[in-house]
Amino acid sequence: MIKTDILIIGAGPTGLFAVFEAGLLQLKCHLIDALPQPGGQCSEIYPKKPIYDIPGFPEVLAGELVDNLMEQIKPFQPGFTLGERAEKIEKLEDGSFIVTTNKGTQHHAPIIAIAGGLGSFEPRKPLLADLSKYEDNGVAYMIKEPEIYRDKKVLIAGGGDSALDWSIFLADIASEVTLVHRRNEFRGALDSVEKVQQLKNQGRINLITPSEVVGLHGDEKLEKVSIKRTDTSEEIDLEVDNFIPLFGLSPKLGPIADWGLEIEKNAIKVDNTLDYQTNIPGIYAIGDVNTYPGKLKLILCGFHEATLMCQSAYQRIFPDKKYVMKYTTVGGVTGFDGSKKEAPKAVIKSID
Ligand SMILES: Cc1cc2nc3c(=O)[nH]c(=O)nc-3n(C[C@H](O)[C@H](O)[C@H](O)COP(=O)(O)OP(=O)(O)OC[C@H]3O[C@@H](n4cnc5c(N)ncnc54)[C@H](O)[C@@H]3O)c2cc1C
Repeated sequence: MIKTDILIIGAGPTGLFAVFEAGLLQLKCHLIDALPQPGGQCSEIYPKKPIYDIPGFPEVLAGELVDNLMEQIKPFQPGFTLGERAEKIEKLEDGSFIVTTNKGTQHHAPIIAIAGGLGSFEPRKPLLADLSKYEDNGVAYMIKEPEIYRDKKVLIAGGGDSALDWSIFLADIASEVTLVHRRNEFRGALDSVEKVQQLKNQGRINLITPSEVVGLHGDEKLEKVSIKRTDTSEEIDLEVDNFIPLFGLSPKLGPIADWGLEIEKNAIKVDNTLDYQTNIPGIYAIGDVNTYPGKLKLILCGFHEATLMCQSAYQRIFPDKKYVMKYTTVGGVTGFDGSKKEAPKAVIKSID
């Protein structure tokens, strides 16, 4: 069981910045994210797009902003459960919560901060009979640990950046990489399309277009796929160890929608006059996932909400301590492992 002060569901920019604000108050955080990497929409949808409305940054690439946030929170040593979706919540008698992921990892905390953005990104799956039989037995929808494909025969399907970039990457470690796309044209960056073409010419990527995977075969695990040309309907079988359809991810509020929270237009209603708490005391919702009158879905607004949420969480955890936060400075903090770190901290004027 992972124990923490604030359990943050969603490691997008809002969830990451909440770690910083909580750290200033010496509260420990652990983040859960369904995606294999932190950064939410910034990492998953538009890492190379410049952002112009982050105070103090005339221009910053979304991916760089995430890198900077990760650097900023490093001294506070947050824990991460990545590639797992927060699925169930249970409220204990003392008012604390246990959150269990789809992989069964349990987390215990007095405060839950839902920073789930547009929701957990669910992979778009191909419509193939027996697909679920091979999930985790050769079929995967995202690449979490590329090393497991070393010396394997890998088939990637898709026409976007993920399919192109992973084909290029795996060409270096897999024994065979096949890229199948239903059209001859790709939607990804020109640079990546050209690189795939080069690797095809060198015999390092087997490019099959316009085609799609129409059948999966194998007793216990995936052994072979059937591929059909979309123009001539001609079919071939190909021996593979792994099939990775990369057809994009669609966001869904998902299991959080069943946690008894007040939902309005696919977002969680919060009290913005106070602290972004939901209708369940101890559960906050911050960033794109929440709604209140005048809500704006911007990174800047998520940062503000995270800040006020942490102040309120501190009061819930330490109801007898009264304080006024003044500004940040640099000082030593004790890491979760007990080590002393140089880190920013809040100058707090205690009034108790
Ligand atoms: C193309 C594009 C351009 C944009 N440009 C700008 C811009 O220039 N400036 C700006 O301010 N904003 C911009 N935005 C909006 C900005 O990206 C969002 O406001 C911001 O990402 C919200 O951050 P967040 O952390 O609240 O949510 P997200 O970034 O959506 O992150 C939420 C995370 O929660 C995870 N999650 C959700 N549910 C679960 C669950 N049950 N279990 C585990 N994990 C879960 C998701 O996997 C995700 O990683 C843009 C958005 C897009 C799509």
